[in-house]
This record gives sequence, structure tokens and C-alpha cells, in this order.
Amino acid sequence: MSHNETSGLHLDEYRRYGRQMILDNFGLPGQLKLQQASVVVVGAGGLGCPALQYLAAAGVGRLGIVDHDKVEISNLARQILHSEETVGMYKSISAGQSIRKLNSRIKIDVIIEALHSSNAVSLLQSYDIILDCTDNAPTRYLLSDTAVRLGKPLVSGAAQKYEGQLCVYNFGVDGPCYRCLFPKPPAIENTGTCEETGILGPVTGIIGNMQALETIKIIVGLHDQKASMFLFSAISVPAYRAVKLRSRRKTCSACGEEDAKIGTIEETDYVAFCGGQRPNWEERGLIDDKPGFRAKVKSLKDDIDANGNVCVIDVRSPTEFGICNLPGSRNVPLYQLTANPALYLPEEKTSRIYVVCRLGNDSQIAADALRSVESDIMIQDVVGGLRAWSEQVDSKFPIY
Ligand SMILES: Nc1ncnc2c1ncn2[C@@H]1O[C@H](COP(=O)(O)OP(=O)(O)OP(=O)(O)O)[C@@H](O)[C@H]1O
Ligand SMILES: [Zn+2]
Repeated sequence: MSHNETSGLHLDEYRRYGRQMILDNFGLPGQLKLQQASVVVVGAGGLGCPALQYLAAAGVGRLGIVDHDKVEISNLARQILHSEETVGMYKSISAGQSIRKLNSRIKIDVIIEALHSSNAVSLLQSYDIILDCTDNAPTRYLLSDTAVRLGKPLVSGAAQKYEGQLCVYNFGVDGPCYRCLFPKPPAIENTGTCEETGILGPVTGIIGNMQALETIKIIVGLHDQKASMFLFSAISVPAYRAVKLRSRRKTCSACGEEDAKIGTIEETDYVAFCGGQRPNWEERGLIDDKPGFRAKVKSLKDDIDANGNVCVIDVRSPTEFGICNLPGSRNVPLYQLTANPALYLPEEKTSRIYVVCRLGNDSQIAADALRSVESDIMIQDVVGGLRAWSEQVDSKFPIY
């Protein structure tokens, strides 16, 4: 294939990209800007897949894909670069393969790593634009702080249930960062994952596509550089809303004036900032260090096998407890337990209490509450809950 020396595009690429190149204010210069641009997409899930797909198709010259997770069958309803054949494969590899088939000219960096405060700057610094396609609060703050530190725009997407949001942070003369808008992390109860709250695939498709669109606009120079937040709700009329945003906050601890500043990214504990650990963050490799307060399902099983009767408190609702439960476990719904934890300490002598729920989040709250009234007994929540029990210990235990 011949290369057009004067323009920098291959001859076949005129045909390939012609439909976008003939647009007003796009032209050959726009296409060349895309070709020379580098974009890193953090998270190759519901948002990352469509974003990557359109960026690759449009001819962005270099794409980085950061994700440490593997493809699961439950991802296929929305994470459209993965397929039945790539279940079990690392998402970065699976997504990389898909977009490679779509566009063999572009450079693709497959990065199988979780973004932590220790590696964020080094992994992201060589790209022009950063896309936040992740799903958890610590990573959102980490990405925003890193974008501020590196002086790069952050195209951030979020989607849950029937709703989605899109915003470009740290862009333009005085565009705000994520911390300007959300100085405090969301309450822990409001940070559920798609697994917990549900999500409709096309909603992530819309937001992920818009992330690609905003990115292309920034690269080509079509973006008005005014800060706004785009809100989508599939079941509202109208479905779309945009809110103008104020400029950078002078007192912002990340992008504001010197004296209000947070410490370095490397020194910041983003998980602690977001209110402490959620078991699924640990399970999903988002946390480096592990506290002594939790038990893996396998150690609960070993304890039951060795000692027969162990003390297990199940904090799900009675209805859920009625669907399935661990033999010998005692049902104390979360709200009841947290209202008066002392009431639910075991009468018989025991050295250890396990607290379990469906997915391993409520149990952590309950274990904290029990610890606040009892310090002699080892109180542990069961990481991953009954879901993990079914997946790792007893495949006949129902998953619902
Ligand atoms: N710190 C991080 N570093 C790298 N990738 C991350 C980080 N945090 C989240 N991700 C990735 O972002 C993606 C988010 O996508 P999404 O929520 O659609 O997927 P999921 O977590 O597989 O879904 P589900 O909640 O249904 O299990 C995941 O693939 C996840 O691994
Ligand atoms: Zn800020």
C-alpha cells in the first residue's frame, strides 16, 4: 500500500476515513491529528469497549487499554468487544484483539494492570488524553488527580441502571477537575457496582460512544472547551440533559491554589479516602494491602470442616435467608443488627464470629458494628459473601 509522502496518510486511508474527512472543520488536518494522537482507556468494560471501538475505527494513532480483570459471561450483554470465545481471557487482551481486527494500522498498548496510586503517573503520562471507563470511586479520584498532575484532559463516563453521565474534566483554560465537583466521596451505600445495582447495556453504549465523540472533538479541535455535564436517563422524557459547570475551584485540593493541596498521588490512600474498603474492591484487585478483619470463603469452609459448629451470622433479609443459607447460620438482618449490635453477640463461648451476606458488602458494615461492642472475639466478614461461597466452595449452593 502506497504512502502519500506529502500528507502522511496512506492512499487507502483517504477512502477509509473520507466520510469524516469531508466534514466541515475536519478535513485532512483533522485526520492527521487523530493519527498522531494517543489516548489511554482505563477500564475495558461497559464504557471502555464502545469507546475503544469508535476511537480505533476513527483512526486514533495509538490506543492504550488498561484493565486487570478477566472477561466473564455476565460481561457479554454490554462489553461488546468481548465474545464467548474470550471468556476467561484478560479484558485488555480481548479488547485489543477485537480492535486490532477493526484497524490494523493503529498502535495498541495492552496493559494488564490495575491502576493504583503507585503506577498511575508512569502508566498514563505518555498519552495525550485519558478516558475514565471504570466503575469505582477510588479509581475516579486517582484518575482525576493524575490528569491534573499531568495536565491532560480526562473524559469521564459513568453508567448505572438506566442512567449515565459524561463529563470532560481538567480541560480548557479553567475547566474543573472531578474533585472540584465532588470534593467528598459518595456515601458508601451509593457506590454499588453494576453487579449490585444492574445496568442496561445500551446505556453504557451511549455514554461510551459519547466519550469517544468528546475525545475526537478534543483531538480535532472541534470542542468548545466549555465545561458541562451531560446526563442521560433512558426512562425519562427528555432523555438528555446538559448542565453547565462552574470553572475550577480555587480551593480545590487537587487543582486549586498551592496551600489547599492534597499530598502526592503516590502517598494518597484512595481507598481510605473513599470511606474504607469494600470487599469486592479487594477481590477485584483494586486494593494492595489487606486488613486482618476478613475471612476468605475457603477459610470459613476449613473452619467448619475442622470444628463442626462455627458461629456464622447471616445479615441478609429473612426472605433472602429463606431462599438459601449456610447450615447452622443465624439470621440477623443488617438493620436490626446495626441498631443494637450487643444484642446479637453469641451466648455460648466462641473465639470467632463470621458475618456473611449475599455479595460481601453488608457483612462488612455488620462486622464493624459488632466489633464496636466486642473486642475479645475475632469478628470477620466473609469476602465475596455467599456468591463466593457458591463459586469457590460449593457449586450446588444457589446463586441468585
Ligand atoms: N483501578 C483500575 N484499574 C484498571 N481497571 C479498572 C480499575 N477499576 C476498574 N477497572 C475496570 O473497569 C471496568 C469497569 O467496567 P464494568 O463496570 O462494565 O465491568 P465489570 O466490573 O466487569 O462489571 P460487573 O460490575 O457487572 O462485574 C472493569 O473491567 C474493571 O476491571
Ligand atoms: Zn479541582
